Amino acid sequence: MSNLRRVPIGIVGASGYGGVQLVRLLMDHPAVELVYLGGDSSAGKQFAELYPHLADAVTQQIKPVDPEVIAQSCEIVFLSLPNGLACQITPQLLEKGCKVLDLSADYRFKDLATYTSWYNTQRSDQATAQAAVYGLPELYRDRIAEAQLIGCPGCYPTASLLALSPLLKQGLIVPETAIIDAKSGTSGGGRQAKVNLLLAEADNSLGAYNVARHRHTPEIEQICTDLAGHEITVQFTPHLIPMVRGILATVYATLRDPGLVRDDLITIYKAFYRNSPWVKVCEAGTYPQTKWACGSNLCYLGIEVDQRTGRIIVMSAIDNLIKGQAGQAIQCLNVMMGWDETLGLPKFGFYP
Ligand SMILES: NC(=O)C1=CN([C@@H]2O[C@H](COP(=O)(O)OP(=O)(O)OC[C@H]3O[C@@H](n4cnc5c(N)ncnc54)[C@H](OP(=O)(O)O)[C@@H]3O)[C@@H](O)[C@H]2O)C=CC1
Ligand SMILES: CC(=O)N[C@@H](CCC(=O)OP(=O)(O)O)C(=O)O
Repeated sequence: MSNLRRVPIGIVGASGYGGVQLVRLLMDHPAVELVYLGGDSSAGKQFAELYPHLADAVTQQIKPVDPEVIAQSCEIVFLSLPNGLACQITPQLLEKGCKVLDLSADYRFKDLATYTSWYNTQRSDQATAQAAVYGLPELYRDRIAEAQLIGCPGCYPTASLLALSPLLKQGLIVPETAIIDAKSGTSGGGRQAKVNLLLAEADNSLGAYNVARHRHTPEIEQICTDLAGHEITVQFTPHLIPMVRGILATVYATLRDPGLVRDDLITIYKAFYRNSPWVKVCEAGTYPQTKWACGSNLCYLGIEVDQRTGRIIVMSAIDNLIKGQAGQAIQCLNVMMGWDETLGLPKFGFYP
């Protein structure tokens, strides 16, 4: 690995939560070199002014965003920006020959009409959106390997889809019975100040939000539909939980075959993910906790069957900032470049 040429990469939105995770992980990645960090209100500041604990490793200044300048020095560009901004610079970056990995929702949807109705923005770059590949390597590894543009999944869709995929792909559930009950830590809302994410608001409290209208619903449905081969709708309810990092998605669905027991399903899940180093299927009776995943790129899946109701219950735990965001984007980079899928990514969580 030490003989690998270091590929020059840039991160736009380096000052945000996704950006700093990308910096932290990529500064130790053996095959890349960080050559450009970009931002908006932070432009002109030293990156280390914002994140002093990384000062020994990162000496760059954050620059204003200019696709011409970025393309002159970078072969790969990560975009970690609020929704609606990546689509303004991606076509230019692609034209200049860069590969682009977008962490926002801009390139997750094949059908721009779905994006514009859920994200309240007008766009006309349908051709670019069509060419993008959904960045969930466990499902689309081959397409990612060939892509120039990746639309990395949202954090809730990552946890939810990894739980649902084996069931939908193999027709094991009645699809319309699927219910996703998910909880996220506050870092899911990004670094910008928001009242509901203040400690005094979020602490000692647990509540649902955007019920029956969260924008991750159509994203989850798009991929479920692709897996099942026919239109799927799901019920998705997100909750904000008083912790900083992590998502636990608990998925319920009615099994088509009431004779299936927990051990059968664990065997099916293990076979489905046998070539996926970042998914860990728990042994019978073990249910995942977000603290296992925090700091790591792993998704832990726990599986149970309630013989009484005929439902499968799948619990999926990830770190929203790693497997749910920056780590997954790096996993996609590794696949795109033909590198080992685990390169530069953390295996173990940091708690306890
Ligand atoms: N947080 C999470 O768990 C997840 C987030 N995502 C998605 O990833 C993306 C980034 O999220 P996150 O890191 O949380 O967001 P943050 O709010 O933490 O960071 C946003 C970044 O975008 C930069 N930025 C904002 N406006 C502009 C602009 N006009 N031009 C250039 N840069 C700009 C900010 O720069 P500056 O500070 O200099 O103003 C900052 O670096 C979002 O689309 C989010 O939805 C995806 C999965 C999980
Ligand atoms: C706790 C919290 O606020 N979470 C965010 C999810 C962040 C994310 O992954 O969303 P996108 O990448 O699709 O923007 C939310 O519910 O909007």
